[in-house]
Amino acid sequence: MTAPPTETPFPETEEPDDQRTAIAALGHELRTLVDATVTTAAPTEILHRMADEVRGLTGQLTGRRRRRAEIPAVDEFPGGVRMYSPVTGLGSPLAPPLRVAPDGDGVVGHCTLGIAHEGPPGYVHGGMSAMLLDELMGWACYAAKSPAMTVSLGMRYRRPVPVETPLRVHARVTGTEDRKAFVTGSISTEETPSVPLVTADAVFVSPGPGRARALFPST
Ligand SMILES: CCCCCCCC(=O)SCCNC(=O)CCNC(=O)[C@H](O)C(C)(C)COP(=O)(O)OP(=O)(O)OC[C@H]1O[C@@H](n2cnc3c(N)ncnc32)[C@H](O)[C@@H]1OP(=O)(O)O
Repeated sequence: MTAPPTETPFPETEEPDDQRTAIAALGHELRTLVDATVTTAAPTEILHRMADEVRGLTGQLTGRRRRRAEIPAVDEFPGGVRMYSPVTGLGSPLAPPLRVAPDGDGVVGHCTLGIAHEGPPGYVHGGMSAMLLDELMGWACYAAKSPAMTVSLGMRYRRPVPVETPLRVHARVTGTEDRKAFVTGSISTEETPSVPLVTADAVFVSPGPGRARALFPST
């Protein structure tokens, strides 16, 4: 008989830092697997065998967070580590992951996108660029002490963003008005940071206390 799934992914006795290290190691291997999957020229027989083996591995990941909007024990929300963020999360197979740091009056992010994030051949999908900028503009709001959510995001795609090329993403808050923050952002290559390939303008709104409690009951 199969044992019932455990309710939490990690026993509570495990140290968060040890959990984060393990989560990041698995995330790294999964990202490598995703990259190999979308670039492979392996024969169908190997692909079928891999699908069986991956199904077996997935079955070992028992347990599931209990409810929607539950914040994982390894995370610090708001404004801290998000292990499974699709943009910055070291544990996410979807994340580049973007590494974020303060930069003058804003924030800077560094990452390299792979073939899994391709739109036009050789170039990044426009939705990925929007996701990088949206996330980093959120970090800029947090850094400016106005944690907030995107209510509008305008993108301008000036030049295609190359895949497999180190990128630099920048964002900063340009102004605030009550609960609103006005934010700009850009993506360039690390090699030519002065040439923006994509720029964005966004409005972020900080939810009022009642709305915040309703949206994020775990905080
Ligand atoms: C640290 C890393 C974080 C990464 C986060 C990445 C960013 C994200 O992806 S966030 C996810 C995407 N965004 C969302 O899901 C937000 C959905 N929107 C909402 O839930 C709500 O609009 C919410 C909670 C933000 C604000 O609701 P609420 O508190 O009721 O505010 P509300 O009264 O409607 O609006 C406040 C002000 O903003 C203004 N506003 C609302 N929408 C817009 C808009 N699209 N453009 C301009 N202004 C707007 C309103 O006019 C109002 O202004 P004023 O007070 O002058 O009339």
